[in-house]
Amino acid sequence: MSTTTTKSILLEATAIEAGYGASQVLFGIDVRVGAGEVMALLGRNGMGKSTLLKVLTGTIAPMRGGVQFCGAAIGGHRPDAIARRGMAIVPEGRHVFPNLSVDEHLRAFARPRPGSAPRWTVEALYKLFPRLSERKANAGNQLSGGEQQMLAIARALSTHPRLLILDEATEGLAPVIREEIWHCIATLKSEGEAILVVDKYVQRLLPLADRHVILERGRVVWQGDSAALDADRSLWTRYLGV
Ligand SMILES: Nc1ncnc2c1ncn2[C@@H]1O[C@H](COP(=O)(O)OP(=O)(O)OP(=O)(O)O)[C@@H](O)[C@H]1O
Repeated sequence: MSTTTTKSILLEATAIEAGYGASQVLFGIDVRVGAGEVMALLGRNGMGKSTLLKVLTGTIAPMRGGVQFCGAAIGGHRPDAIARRGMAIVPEGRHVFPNLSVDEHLRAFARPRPGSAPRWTVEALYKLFPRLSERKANAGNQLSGGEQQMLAIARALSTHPRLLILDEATEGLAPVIREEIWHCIATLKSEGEAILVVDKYVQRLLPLADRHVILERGRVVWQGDSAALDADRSLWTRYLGV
């Protein structure tokens, strides 16, 4: 079900205004992600998606507006404090360590979620990404782009996030590798993980996301479920350049 009730809201950003110095990029953004929900953030290049993610994850502080995560106000908090509360972002560009092996990546950052048995053990992560288990001993700089992306996602999962954010996770990957990432997202969804995904492959997001939010010049111009987005192709041409 796509509707979120007050009780199940995991992340809620309200009336967010943000930008860089004097240049304002976001103008009153309201978004929410419910527990177990996959939310897609869409929009053409430069419309403010990454800036919104920076606000949510604490990389930049909002000029105005608030962010609530798991019931606590986190707007303007530092990225490490927000990460400790259970928000994990896989940023655009992967960011794996060149000299750490795959196995070391997955063990070094692992953190259980307080009060529950660890779901994403190293073994479970290798099951999710069999390619990584074949590359256990390889260093980050010996991996292909797709393998680095998988490792970045697996490393984020090893921290047992309450919300996983994927920023352009399929960017620049070969179609077959993209499919592996989609498959991974589908598995995570079926396991009840909450995910906020930014990606330009709208067609592929339709079966995966419960809800879609479209940004245009720093404002939310449309939001709805996959059936509504699928049915109105004028949104695709007007706002997504598809
Ligand atoms: N560090 C920065 N300093 C100044 N302006 C920035 C900075 N980063 C982004 N911008 C500007 O903010 C606006 C929104 O960019 P943002 O990266 O949030 O868009 P986006 O929707 O994520 O697009 P893309 O897919 O290209 O990353 C753009 O006009 C961009 O030029």
